[in-house]
Amino acid sequence: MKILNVKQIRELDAATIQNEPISSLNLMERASQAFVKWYEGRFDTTKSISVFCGKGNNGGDGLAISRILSGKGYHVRVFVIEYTKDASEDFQQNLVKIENLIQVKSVYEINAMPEFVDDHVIIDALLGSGLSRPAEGLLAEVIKKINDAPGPIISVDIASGLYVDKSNEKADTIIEPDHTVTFQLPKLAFMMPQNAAFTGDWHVVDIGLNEKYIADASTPYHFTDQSSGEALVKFREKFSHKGTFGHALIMAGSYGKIGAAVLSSRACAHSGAGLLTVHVPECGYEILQISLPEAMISVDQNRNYIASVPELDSFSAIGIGPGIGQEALTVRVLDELLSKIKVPLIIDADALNILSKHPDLLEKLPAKTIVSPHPKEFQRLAGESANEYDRLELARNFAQKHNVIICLKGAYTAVILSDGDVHFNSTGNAGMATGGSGDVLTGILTSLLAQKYTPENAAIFGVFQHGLAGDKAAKKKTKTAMIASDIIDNLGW
Ligand SMILES: NC(=O)C1=CN([C@@H]2O[C@H](COP(=O)(O)OP(=O)(O)OC[C@H]3O[C@@H](n4cnc5c(N)ncnc54)[C@H](O)[C@@H]3O)[C@@H](O)[C@H]2O)[C@@H](O)CC1
Ligand SMILES: Nc1ncnc2c1ncn2[C@@H]1O[C@H](COP(=O)(O)OP(=O)(O)O)[C@@H](O)[C@H]1O
Ligand SMILES: [K+]
Repeated sequence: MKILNVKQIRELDAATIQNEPISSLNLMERASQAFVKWYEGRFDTTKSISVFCGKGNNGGDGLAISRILSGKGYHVRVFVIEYTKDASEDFQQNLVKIENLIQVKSVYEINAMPEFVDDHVIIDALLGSGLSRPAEGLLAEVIKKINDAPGPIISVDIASGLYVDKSNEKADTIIEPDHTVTFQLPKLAFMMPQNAAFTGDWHVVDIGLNEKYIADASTPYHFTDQSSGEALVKFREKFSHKGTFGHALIMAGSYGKIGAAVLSSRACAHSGAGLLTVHVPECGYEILQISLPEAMISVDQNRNYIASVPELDSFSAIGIGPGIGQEALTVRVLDELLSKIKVPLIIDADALNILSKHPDLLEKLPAKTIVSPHPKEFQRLAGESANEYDRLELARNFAQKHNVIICLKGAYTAVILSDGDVHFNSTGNAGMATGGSGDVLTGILTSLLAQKYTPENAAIFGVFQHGLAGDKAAKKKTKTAMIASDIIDNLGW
């Protein structure tokens, strides 16, 4: 699924109006119907509704939604916030359509706002994708008042005051909805942790916008939803054998952190690799052998941390990093590995921290190496950013400059390809914010690389499956009780 910028969204609306063809008023009606269909599935007519409308097309949606909901037996109060004399054409037409049906109250100053005594539902249709500057004056006062109300808030298309595709300032006044019901495509703003309070749970409703325009639109931003994630799976052929699925090598663990080696290795084995060898310091030998009899163990000559690179000839992909520490000899191992490696590579955790401290090693990264930092590791690697939009730009530049693939982990993990394209992941949950979840991802990615998934597909699909397994784990155990091993136990496709 593509994520488009504001200019493209406007062009998409225009392309739909021109090519279908459909009048913009009827398109607004269709969008409002789609909103109402979503609404009916959530709230019955026992809850009263207050709809707050601006005077652009988002406000026009608000008026049409009010009319349709009222026709379906909901008790609806409608308020138009008079922050300007100008109103869009479709807003004016919808005002005419509603006037004989429901009383519309004009709000010229904040004292004319209703008191919210009970927890009825608030629909926010003040400003949509047309936001061109921060909300101020009466609009800002109204937004603050709505945010203080007890009932649930549902934003039409996007929370009023939130930019679709660029960062707001911290001081901006923005609606804090419980739900956002957005039209046709997810918005870049929804992917940013800094906007968590301004999106709530968001839902995309289909309003039949022009498919050709979407297919042709050029954008670096994509969203890996269920169908685009599942489309990447490589099915196992009937006559395949373990040689078909590659031989993965995982280099992980140090004294006290052998668990990281166990988790990444188990995840690798459970993600389809034909064969798996785990290279661990001597102290990890028995632990690994017992916890994962399916793996072969390559034992380092050093007792407590990895100090040598094993013979690499037989491996089809390598993952390094979980729990390896940053001893001087381990730094040398990473250096030597980067010089010798001829197969796809994934670098995580301590191996990333080593890269941060030895930036000269960055120059040695083979093309299309996958790196999987969490935000802190990325900051160590690439430096600070003023906000998350800048961080994403920094990551896109970093991926292009070093010709690597970055999995920038977190909610909506951003998989950034070496051409700068970004694929936000749809799966996963806050239950995965628990020690070892990242090690599990390293194992999955190593496994997929060994099975000859392209590095791009390995990263997008691996992150998707990791989150999906996390979602299944959370369902069975709850987000609180689940641990990283539960993610492994729910792998499988
Ligand atoms: N045919 C279409 O174009 C469709 C548009 N739709 C709705 O239209 C919305 C976009 O509508 P508009 O482009 O009219 O824009 P908005 O309704 O978001 O904004 C209205 C106007 O307010 C002005 N404005 C921007 N920021 C302001 C601020 N901080 N204070 C005061 N005024 C401000 C702008 O000049 C803009 O024209 C979408 O979010 C969606 O809800 C939907 O009805 C689907 C179809
Ligand atoms: N709130 C969240 N929503 C979705 N996924 C999350 C969330 N928090 C963490 N995760 C996922 O869990 C993993 C945590 O990785 P990482 O921070 O490296 O943990 P660790 O170092 O403990 O293994 C990442 O894949 C990340 O995307
Ligand atoms: K809105």
